[in-house]
Amino acid sequence: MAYRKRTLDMQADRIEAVLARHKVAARVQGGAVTPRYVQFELVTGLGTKVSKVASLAEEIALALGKREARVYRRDGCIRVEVPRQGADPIRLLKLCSRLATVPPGTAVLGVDEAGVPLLLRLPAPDVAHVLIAGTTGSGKTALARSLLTSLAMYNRQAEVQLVLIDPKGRGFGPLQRLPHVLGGMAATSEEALARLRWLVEEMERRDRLGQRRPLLVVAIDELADLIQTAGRSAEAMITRISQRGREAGIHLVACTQKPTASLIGSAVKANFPVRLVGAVASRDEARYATGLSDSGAEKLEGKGDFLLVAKAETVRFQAAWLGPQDLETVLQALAAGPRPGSRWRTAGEACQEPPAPEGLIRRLVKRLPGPKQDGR
Ligand SMILES: Nc1ncnc2c1ncn2[C@@H]1O[C@H](COP(=O)(O)OP(=O)(O)OP(=O)(O)O)[C@@H](O)[C@H]1O
Repeated sequence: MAYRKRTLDMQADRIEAVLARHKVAARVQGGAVTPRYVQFELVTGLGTKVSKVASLAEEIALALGKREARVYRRDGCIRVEVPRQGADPIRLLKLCSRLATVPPGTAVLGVDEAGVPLLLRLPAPDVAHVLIAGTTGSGKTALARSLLTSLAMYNRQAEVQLVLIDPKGRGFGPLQRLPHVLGGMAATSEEALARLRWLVEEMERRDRLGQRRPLLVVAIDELADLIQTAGRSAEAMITRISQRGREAGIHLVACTQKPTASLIGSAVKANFPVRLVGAVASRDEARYATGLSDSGAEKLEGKGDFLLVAKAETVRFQAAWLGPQDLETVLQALAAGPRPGSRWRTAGEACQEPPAPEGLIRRLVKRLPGPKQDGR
């Protein structure tokens, strides 16, 4: 749903009216419409406390007819953020159609708050292994599916192969038909253990031969469950892969509801430099998941609302969504054999983007007009 400037102006007026009623010297100076939220930036008078504005969050939500409003400080100004109505999912295929090139071994995650596509290059030294954490319904499995499918879309089987470990068999089942999947899905604890043993042997073999290709991306749907059911030997093997896998071209992408060291092992936990953290139940869980004391992950909305945490920095993003039909489109295209270029389109869309740079990719997009002009 497009946001009209008139609607944004009206919402800004309502926020200002609440602030004025409580004698808070502040006004809305602008803002942005992100894929899931509308954010209003406040200019405040000297000495205005964030906590004072934050205490009015519920009243602001009520005035805007929203179920909640979030107040926080960023870049030196106070922001009020409310969920957008009718925000559509960010479809993976549509997002991919906006990308001119994607470097090897790079996964498409979604879009950041400015609508900029966010990509993750697994072989980069600062990446290596990725932990996806969040409560039930946060969208972990959906994000992992998009991440893995995007790898299959942009890399040939000679470059990337996928190892799926999903003892409950629910999350990764639909991905089994990707041609990049090696040896079917490990769907029981015994199969998971056998697959991990093979991976450790393969890692040692590659070490001896100095081999790194093809990249092996090992996806585990519920890491804590696997460690609990398959036991300490599973933990020991996952720890070894997390410590030495990158040099051998082996990368872990593991989902877990509770990323506490007691459940997934402190050594395993320490070896995931990148965490993708969705909605969690409490501030404590947010701290376990992100390793940061004040990430705000407990206030995420769920359904693909995520923080990327790397090197103690966070980027909030909306995860790309891969529906069953789009997955079918990908499977058919991959089954049809080598493709002419690496560009993916949904019908009728043209790609006008310049080539994307390496690393975590940011592409400038237009920010939607703010609700109020400066000096109003
Ligand atoms: N990126 C997304 N965009 C839109 N909706 C999403 C997205 N991700 C998840 N959802 C919605 O949230 C639901 C739950 O997602 P998902 O199964 O991935 O959660 P989960 O965190 O893996 O939960 P569980 O731990 O129970 O498996 C999905 O069925 C879908 O309706």
